[in-house]
Amino acid sequence: MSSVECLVNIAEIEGRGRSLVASHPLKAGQVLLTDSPILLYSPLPFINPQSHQHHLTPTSSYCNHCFKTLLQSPFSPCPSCSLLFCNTTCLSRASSSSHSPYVCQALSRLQNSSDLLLNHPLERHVQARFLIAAFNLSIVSPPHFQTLLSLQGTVTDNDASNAHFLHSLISAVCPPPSIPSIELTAALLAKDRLNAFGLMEPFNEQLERSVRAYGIYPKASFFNHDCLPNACRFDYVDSAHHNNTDMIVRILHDVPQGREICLSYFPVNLDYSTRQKRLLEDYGFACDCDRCKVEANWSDIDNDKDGDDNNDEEDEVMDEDDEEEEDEDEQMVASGGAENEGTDFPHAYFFVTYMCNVNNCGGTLAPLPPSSATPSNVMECNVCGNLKSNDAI
Ligand SMILES: C[S@@+](CC[C@H](N)C(=O)[O-])C[C@H]1O[C@@H](n2cnc3c(N)ncnc32)[C@H](O)[C@@H]1O
Repeated sequence: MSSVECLVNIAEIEGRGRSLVASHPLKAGQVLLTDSPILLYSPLPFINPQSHQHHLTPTSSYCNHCFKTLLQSPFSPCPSCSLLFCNTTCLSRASSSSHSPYVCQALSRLQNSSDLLLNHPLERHVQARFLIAAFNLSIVSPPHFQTLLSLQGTVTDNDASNAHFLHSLISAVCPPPSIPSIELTAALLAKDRLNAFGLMEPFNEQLERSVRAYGIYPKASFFNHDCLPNACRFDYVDSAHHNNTDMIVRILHDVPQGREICLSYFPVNLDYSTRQKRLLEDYGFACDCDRCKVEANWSDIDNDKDGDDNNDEEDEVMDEDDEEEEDEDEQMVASGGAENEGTDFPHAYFFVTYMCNVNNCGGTLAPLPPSSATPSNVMECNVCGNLKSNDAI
């Protein structure tokens, strides 16, 4: 068992692979870990500005290095490709990392050859961006590239066929200095599929929430999934802080030492069959968490009672939002969940306590960090950012 951060250890759990387990008793709201991405990439398609109306060409309104919204002009364009960066500091950092001469040339060439991707789904464009970022990582930071390779990822037939196409595209249009094999390309796609997190656009009640950037977070990649998790992640991509792309994981309620800490890989309000389908298709396992065991016996109508479900908008990896917890019914009862006794929905307390009730939000509420061992009674939503007093719940 090795340690990722002093509050959790990595443990091998049969049937679940590497898992994060509490190395101490943890308190509600406590920050479990803060993780920085080893690579970030944009979710935008490649569109050749020469062959399309300018107004149809998607342009980013955020910095191409730190992904903060570009607010104050003048920004700093890359002198070679004109992609925008917040300022000269971001541009200079990017030039030796995320926007190296290889990336600059590769993105420009793919943009100009985007007709080769014309009949391919958006997912293929995004995978091409991921591969450019990953090949670049092998040049600018070999240790981080080794970390990427150490993440979980079993190649499926789909990964193999996507790798076949993307390998020939990249080899022809923008080969990296040392051309990787098709097998390595497929392995990288599998790592991306299982481990990438979406950094989300700010919540807007009227709009479907979209991904601003995808990132690989090496420590957070060890979190397994639970449909009623005991931790959730926060990101603050537009914060003024220079570590604005860091992910922060907080505990939802007290957790004893030795307990596995899990995130939900998608909003917790999805119904049973949607969750099972997504976990099987995207992550290759059938979930048998306590919630699934209960809901497996429900009829389809019953399955609608766990929320708005069917937010199929984000099929990407550890999608956007994430969520809440459960897993220790004792904990729930101790904190007021006794009203659920005798029902077939023992986790109702979880929804009442940890699910944000703002319209169209679907986020998870986690207590603010405790101050000097006193628990906070203010809950923060990891999607809309609303703060709410625990007393009001
Ligand atoms: C992001 S990784 C999590 C860490 C991974 N267990 C490892 O060994 O590196 C996602 C993969 O972990 C496994 N996994 C996650 N949650 C699981 C669960 N509840 N039951 C079984 N396997 C799970 C699946 O193989 C999934 O594709």
